[in-house]
Amino acid sequence: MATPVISVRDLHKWYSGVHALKGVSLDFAANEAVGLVGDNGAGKSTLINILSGAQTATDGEISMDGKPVQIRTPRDAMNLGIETIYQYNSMVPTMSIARNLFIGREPLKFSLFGLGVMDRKKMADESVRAIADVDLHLRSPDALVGELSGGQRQGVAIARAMHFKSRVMILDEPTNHLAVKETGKVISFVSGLKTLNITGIFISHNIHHVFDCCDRIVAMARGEVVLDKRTEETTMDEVLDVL
Ligand SMILES: Nc1ncnc2c1ncn2[C@@H]1O[C@H](COP(=O)(O)OP(=O)(O)OP(=O)(O)O)[C@@H](O)[C@H]1O
Repeated sequence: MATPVISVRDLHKWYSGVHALKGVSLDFAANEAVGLVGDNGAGKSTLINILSGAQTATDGEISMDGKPVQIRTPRDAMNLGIETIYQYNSMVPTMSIARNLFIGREPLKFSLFGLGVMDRKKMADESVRAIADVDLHLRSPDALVGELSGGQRQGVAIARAMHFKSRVMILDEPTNHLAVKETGKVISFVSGLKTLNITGIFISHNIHHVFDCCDRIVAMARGEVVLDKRTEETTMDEVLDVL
């Protein structure tokens, strides 16, 4: 395989007495969507929390494009182009769609001595475009995120990742609590990521959703990778057997 976009080597995580990751090594290519499955407590969230900077590993290495990187904070992950979309995603319900799209990366009209004035017009214009690009039809960039449905919020988060040209998109249980139609949208977003050269890491308890949109399935159990196969080379039964 070409140099992976992101690799982890021999990753360990201890939470006091719990050995949650026991030497996980994985490579993720630019144009693949990888489904990460496993029972409760298998270590999936721990792995993606480490990749998204929410937690740090006790031991092991992470590299991007073959070069070692340090991910100590969510900001480090963002700067490396790793965007994480959580089940209850990382948006502020009382802020507008436009503000949420630019959270932490607000364009400034000017700045003096480290203090800046946000360019609201630029945010509004760019957010209309970003949202149209993901085929989401929302009334206005000024609408509050709190007024959107679960699927529309996922759409805004995905628009944000696309707009800032994220290289890796981690989706943690994005289809939980979504209606059938919205779930279908998320699944087609995930299958479409490869055409944009975005690596997708899709975590779900719903094995059907994972098989519907992922090119590769990685199963974890008790802190270890127990199966790693192309989707066409495995079956749901085989995956369920190893969990
Ligand atoms: N903050 C924490 N403190 C202590 N132990 C933790 C913490 N977070 C996770 N663990 C433990 O680490 C192990 C792996 O948990 P993790 O949340 O990564 O699993 P998971 O595969 O994401 O499970 P789920 O599907 O239920 O979210 C479990 O034994 C869990 O109890």
